[in-house]
Amino acid sequence: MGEYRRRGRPAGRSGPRPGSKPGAGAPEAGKRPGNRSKVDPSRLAAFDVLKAVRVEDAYANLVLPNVLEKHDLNGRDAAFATELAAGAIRWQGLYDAIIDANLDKPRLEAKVRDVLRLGVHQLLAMRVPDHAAIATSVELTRDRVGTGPTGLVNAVLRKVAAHGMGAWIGQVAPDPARDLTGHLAVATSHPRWVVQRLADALEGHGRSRDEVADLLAADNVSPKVTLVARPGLVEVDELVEAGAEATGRSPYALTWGGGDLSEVPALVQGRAGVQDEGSQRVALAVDEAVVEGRDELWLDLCAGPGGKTALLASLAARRGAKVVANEAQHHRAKLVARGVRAAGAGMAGVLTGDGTQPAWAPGTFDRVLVDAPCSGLGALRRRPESRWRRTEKDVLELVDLQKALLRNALDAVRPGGVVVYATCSPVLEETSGVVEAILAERDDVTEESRFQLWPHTDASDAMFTAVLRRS
Ligand SMILES: C[S@@+](CC[C@H](N)C(=O)[O-])C[C@H]1O[C@@H](n2cnc3c(N)ncnc32)[C@H](O)[C@@H]1O
Repeated sequence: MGEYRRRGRPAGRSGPRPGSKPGAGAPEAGKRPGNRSKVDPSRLAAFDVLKAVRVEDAYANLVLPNVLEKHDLNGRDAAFATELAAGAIRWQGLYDAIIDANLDKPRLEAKVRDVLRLGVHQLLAMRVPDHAAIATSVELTRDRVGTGPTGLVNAVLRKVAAHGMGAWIGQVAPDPARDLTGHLAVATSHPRWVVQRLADALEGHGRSRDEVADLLAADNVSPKVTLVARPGLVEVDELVEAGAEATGRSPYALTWGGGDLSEVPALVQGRAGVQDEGSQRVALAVDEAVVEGRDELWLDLCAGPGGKTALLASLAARRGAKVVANEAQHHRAKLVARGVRAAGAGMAGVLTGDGTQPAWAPGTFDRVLVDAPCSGLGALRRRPESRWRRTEKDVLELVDLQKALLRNALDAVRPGGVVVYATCSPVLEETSGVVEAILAERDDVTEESRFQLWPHTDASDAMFTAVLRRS
């Protein structure tokens, strides 16, 4: 996602922000000569992303590159469209409450709501002058919906522009003294059940529930791009010379401040990759576990799209071991095969298969990673739409699959070998709940360590990791 900076506005202010020029940071309507639409391409692109997410269940960060290309956007315009789309999707819970508070009738056509969400984001969270945000939203309505709702869009956005974000939160969110969860849900734009589950997770993993406000705030900030220097394939210094900065927390992690990654040879060649630092820590936990005796064959049970497999393969190669990558979905298995091309020395092969129906004999592997399919509630900052897609029921339905995969991983490892169970979710049922259920049903497994990372304190996704040993 773009690094376009979001700015809150003081409560009760309206009109252009101090120091902002009319249209600063914001493409003006009708900017491009020859463009038949009077709406600038950045706003059309953002609208197209919201539509794809709503109608096709698309992932915003996957459709964005194609949409930006279709509208011929790059540089500042692409950053504007990216922030506009991601912000409007991420903040839709709060924005819908504000929009609804300004409607005479509660029903609104979905396309009109999309235009309004984009307009509200420009008014309350981007440096777009009110007149530009409102006029371009009216034009966008005319272009993408028709003339009918232009008056409504104009009227709603004028009312929204009369106050800043803080004042609107004060008006539409429940009183925190009476309903703190409800207040945080609206004020930070998360479903109420997610706020509850994340607070429970903080407490269950030994933190304070009070940290949940910081955690929710961290979910609303697009993370910096993090790179991994795959050991044995590239030196960290080569990436530093290309403009990256070592994080200092993990030996292979660097942040990327901007610039075209496709011009960094190590990335193009797969010697380095884009990977959250928490994901790197999971792969390192597999490598760092002490294994006595044979250490030749590792299994990555749920490998697609393959970020951890590539790091595991480069780590395994240094020990003279090889990794088998398994993935249930064929198209994701193909992504794994493509992603590990530079780390071939550490790869034994890529399989497409259900990890609960193993294609290998028991005790085949020395180390196994189960990076289980999960709710992804630890990676909300990366996927603006995912908080609105998941339901509490989906989360609980995954738990049976997670347990089945962990059981099979424990059967696949030899006695004395290790299994690392990981999720990009801190939700208790998916993390400690799964591990403790399996420990309770087997007497041949001991837990050696576990850690839970958090976006607000570790600058990583909320990855959970438990290291188990088969005795
Ligand atoms: C959290 S993702 C893994 C991410 C991956 N380790 C990486 O770092 O790129 C979980 C993966 O498990 C796969 N999966 C789901 N059910 C599975 C099953 N029964 N057996 C094997 N893989 C499964 C999903 O398709 C998904 O690709």
